[in-house]
Amino acid sequence: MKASEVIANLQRRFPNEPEYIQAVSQVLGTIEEEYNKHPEFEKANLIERLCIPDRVIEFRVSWVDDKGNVQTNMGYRIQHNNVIGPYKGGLRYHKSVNLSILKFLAFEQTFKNSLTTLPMGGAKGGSDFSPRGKSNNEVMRFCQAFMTELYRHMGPDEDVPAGDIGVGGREVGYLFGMYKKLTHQFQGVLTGKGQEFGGSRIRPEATGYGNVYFLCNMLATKNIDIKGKTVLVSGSGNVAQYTMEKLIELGAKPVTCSDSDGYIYDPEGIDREKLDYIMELKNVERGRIKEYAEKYGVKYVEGAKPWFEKADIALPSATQNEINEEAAKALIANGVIAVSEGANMPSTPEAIKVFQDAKILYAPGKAANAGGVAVSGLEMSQNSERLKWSREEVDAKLHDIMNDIHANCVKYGTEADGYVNYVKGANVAGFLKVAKAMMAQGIV
Ligand SMILES: NC(=O)C1=CN([C@@H]2O[C@H](COP(=O)(O)OP(=O)(O)OC[C@H]3O[C@@H](n4cnc5c(N)ncnc54)[C@H](OP(=O)(O)O)[C@@H]3O)[C@@H](O)[C@H]2O)C=CC1
Ligand SMILES: O=C(O)CCC(=O)C(=O)O
Repeated sequence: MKASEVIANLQRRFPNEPEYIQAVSQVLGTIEEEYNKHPEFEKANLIERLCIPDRVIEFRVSWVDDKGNVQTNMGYRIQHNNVIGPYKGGLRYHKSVNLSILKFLAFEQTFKNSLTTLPMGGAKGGSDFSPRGKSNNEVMRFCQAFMTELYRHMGPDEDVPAGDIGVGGREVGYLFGMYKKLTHQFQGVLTGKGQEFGGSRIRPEATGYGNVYFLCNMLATKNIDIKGKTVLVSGSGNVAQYTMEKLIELGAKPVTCSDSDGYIYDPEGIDREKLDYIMELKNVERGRIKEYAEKYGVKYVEGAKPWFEKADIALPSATQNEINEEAAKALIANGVIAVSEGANMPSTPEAIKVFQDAKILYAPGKAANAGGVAVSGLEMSQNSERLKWSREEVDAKLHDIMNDIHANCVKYGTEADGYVNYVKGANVAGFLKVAKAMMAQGIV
């Protein structure tokens, strides 16, 4: 396999899908050497079958808003690969959603889910519907309309969606209610469900907690303690909130968080009380992060990202391509020692190069944020055995999984000079398991 040829070919076939091509390029560039050690992969044209999704489902979603107007959005589900388990991955509701973004996310999910050690294939879906500014009833009607098509493609052994940007506990609840109404089945077909109806303990916390556990593993390789470190966090949604919660618990100091309008900088640190305020503001009142700056009298920067502030660590937890080359250079110039990605693909290829050239600790999302889907996998297990595990039990398993992922990254990513290339480690480890399963299952 020549990575550049495969990428050029995909670019020709899918010319309007830059994020998908970006994600594929990142992976192929790092697995090429390992792939070429296996001539049987090439003979089976494994790479093309791995890059192109098994199935792309696209549909119209029509719903009625509070004024009685009929609205139309697009709905999608990308079932990327199910060789190691049922399709699994979140749903994103955001105005920017398109095929390219969902295809990149589904591709990444396949490798991420492989890394978790659990039996889950990769998928992603969503809609260009934006919950922002919508009433609860509008969100409910949209979720119900979305499910009237999606339910045909789901099942506990077929495809198990969950949340992502714009889809949290509220949306998963409405989606689950409609699935049950349509099928008459109470099944573990969605994860991130409410605690009262099959949700796993720690699932809401898992992505943020898991990222901090992964970060601690990286810091431990350099004998660095997280306690007392200042941290730049972006986003203020699910991942950012529980990232900050774990940072505070471990004695670190988050000093920023953001939303799509701007960021706040609190030099005293976001403490437990202030985080409770953010959770109420974002999860209940659905307000803007600017209100934090007004309440606590700190700096708010409109239309900007937090990467130019000084800190020890950066945990991007909002969206793709939120750290570009210029921001990465600023982070390095300001002395950042570690970047661990809570979001999916938040760093551009140029930014990643800056981090790796500077030899800082840098973890890609597919390794660092895998805790969320890992606990989703544990939710599936609990649903299958009709049991509910304790908080301590789930957290211990999450810890073990993040340790395993870290160990695999070190195993496959350590370079001759001892630097751990976590991108290569994650990609090779994730790839090998999927590739072996594909080979065993024949050309299908
Ligand atoms: N939820 C999970 O379990 C997992 C999530 N992830 C990834 O983590 C990231 C955050 O997801 P999650 O916290 O669940 O989502 P939420 O919807 O809960 O929060 C997203 C946050 O990011 C901000 N944001 C979204 N889009 C943009 C944008 N284009 N520019 C700037 N800010 C933006 C939002 O601001 P605003 O409110 O203004 O839109 C919000 O603060 C995503 O990349 C997601 O794919 C990865 C693994 C698992
Ligand atoms: O929990 C899940 O199934 C999906 C989580 C997710 O979307 C992700 O890991 O990006």
